[in-house]
Amino acid sequence: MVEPGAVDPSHPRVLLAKTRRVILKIGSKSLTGDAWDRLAEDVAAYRGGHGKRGARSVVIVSSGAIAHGIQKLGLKSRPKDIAWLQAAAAAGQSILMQRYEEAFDKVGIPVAQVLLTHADLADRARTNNARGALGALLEAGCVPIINENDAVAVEEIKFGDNDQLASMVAPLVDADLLLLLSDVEGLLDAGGRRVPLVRSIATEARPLAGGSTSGVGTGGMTSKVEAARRATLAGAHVVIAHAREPGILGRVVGGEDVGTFFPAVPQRLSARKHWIAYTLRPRGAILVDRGAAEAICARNRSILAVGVLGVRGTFQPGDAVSVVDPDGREIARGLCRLSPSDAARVAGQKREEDGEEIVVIHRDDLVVLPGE
Ligand SMILES: Nc1ncnc2c1ncn2[C@@H]1O[C@H](COP(=O)(O)OP(=O)(O)O)[C@@H](O)[C@H]1O
Ligand SMILES: N[C@@H](CCC(=O)OP(=O)(O)O)C(=O)O
Repeated sequence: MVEPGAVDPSHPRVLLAKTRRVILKIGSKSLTGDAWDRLAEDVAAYRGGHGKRGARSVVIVSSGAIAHGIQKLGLKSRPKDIAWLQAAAAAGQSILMQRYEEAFDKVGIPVAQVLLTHADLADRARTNNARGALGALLEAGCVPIINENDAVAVEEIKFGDNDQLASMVAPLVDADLLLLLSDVEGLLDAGGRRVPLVRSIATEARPLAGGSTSGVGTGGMTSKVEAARRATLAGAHVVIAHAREPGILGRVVGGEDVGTFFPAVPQRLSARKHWIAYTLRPRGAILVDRGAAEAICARNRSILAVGVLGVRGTFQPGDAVSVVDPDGREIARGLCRLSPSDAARVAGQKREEDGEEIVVIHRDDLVVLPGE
């Protein structure tokens, strides 16, 4: 029998005590009043004496630029026009940073602003630059404050929302915990009760999650659950919790039963494979026969032209594509070596004229998607 409020040593939440690198994502609706001070105190308590060159570090992914910009520019409601949304984001971002500067200054922790677009993370060289910069900031004892660079991001290069951005940053900084702070105490079931633990995202979380209702937040619970799926595959535990819970970070890593806990998968994807499957957007599709589908899923093989039935979309050699089985299910994603016309030309062909097998997607560039 475990005392109320005590940590059950057999519960998977004990895993959280080992976390060393945390991403704290905070939503627009929660960044009001003394939210910044409470975040700064939580981060300072978590890092303790371990901040500078130490064992524990924190990255913040912060929303709220547009909401603050709307107020600052005296707009009556959230603009529909993209240029006005960008203007609001630019005006609000500097307010956000001012609040972070003031709050973290009080606890003696330096902060640094990092603004990213999806196009930055879709390019391997730029991703590596971002990784280097974030690594240097953490080594210097800083807390990087990341937001989407909304002032230049148009629909095609948007992350979706900051829950997704946070899940793409997780493998970049090798985070072992993503804490999604919102205005709800976690994932709620149909009766409004908090779900404490999710082992299967497909069966236990997705059916419960809905969109955002307020007009201030962006993706709702659907987006947080999708972010949890991506981050857990990168080896990070995920907790969704209420931003107003006092001392939330310390309580989560202390194993307390707060929020909704999604344990990391035991076999994480490498950062590069995670990037191929969950940061890049598929530009087209390679349709494969049953033999090729089985070879990829069960035997970790490359996709050879002999198993290709057809090609869809317009893409360049090296772009990400979906791999689709004869039932129309997306079973994998990978980097296609050929252009669509070359892939279509060699489809079904056993070998090149010189006798070589024709690799369409090499297994090093191929990620089988979990069957959910
Ligand atoms: N099953 C659910 N459990 C909890 N919240 C849910 C659920 N389905 C939809 N939501 C909505 O998701 C919202 C949180 O997401 P969002 O509005 O995007 O917030 P944030 O700005 O914090 O990212 C909640 O306020 C709630 O209205
Ligand atoms: N980048 C936007 C936030 C986008 C977003 O995802 O918002 P939210 O759903 O409140 O986390 C901003 O700073 O206003």
